[in-house]
Amino acid sequence: LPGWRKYNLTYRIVNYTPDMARVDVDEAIQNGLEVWSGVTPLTFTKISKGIADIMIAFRTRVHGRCPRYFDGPLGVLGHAFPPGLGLGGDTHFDEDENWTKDGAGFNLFLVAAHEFGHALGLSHSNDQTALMFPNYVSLDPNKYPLSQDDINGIQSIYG
Ligand SMILES: CC(C)C[C@H](C(=O)NO)C(=O)N[C@@H](CC(N)=O)C(=O)NCc1cccc(N)c1
Ligand SMILES: [Ca+2]
Ligand SMILES: [Zn+2]
Repeated sequence: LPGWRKYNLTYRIVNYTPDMARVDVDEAIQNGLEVWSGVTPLTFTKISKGIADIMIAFRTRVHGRCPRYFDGPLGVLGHAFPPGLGLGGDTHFDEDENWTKDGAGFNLFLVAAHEFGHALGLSHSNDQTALMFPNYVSLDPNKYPLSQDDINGIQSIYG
């Protein structure tokens, strides 16, 4: 099954990037999740210790027991694992990027919203307007990021 078998999910921000104020990271992550909860029955609850469904961390290169590695500045910006136990749902951001709350560097909210699409079961889309399109096109972070393709995709899993 491609999605989570429960609608009430927990998340934990395990560490914070020094690029941004903590409150701005919290806000970017919360908004990135709310993009998806706004079009599904999913809810997201933040916990500050223990194991959450979606463990969020900023990492570089080879990190922990993660089977995927980061590549330094640019290139890969993040990765997230599809729904499941353990690593499932976990979302990592490449700390070698310049994370921002505005248009400079890479906008954390936009990348997070994309990665959470994967954490909820979506794969990449070939629709150039889709948030799940493979490449980060510098979308306006104030513009609603979901395309109809994204909404159709997520609602086919959690409709
Ligand atoms: C093969 C994957 C591990 C690539 C990785 C990705 O898709 N993560 O979800 C990634 O960071 N892709 C870059 C593009 C690339 N350099 O391959 C990206 O910008 N993904 C995040 C993103 C953010 C916002 C919008 C979109 N469309 C994509
Ligand atoms: Ca990188
Ligand atoms: Zn992706």
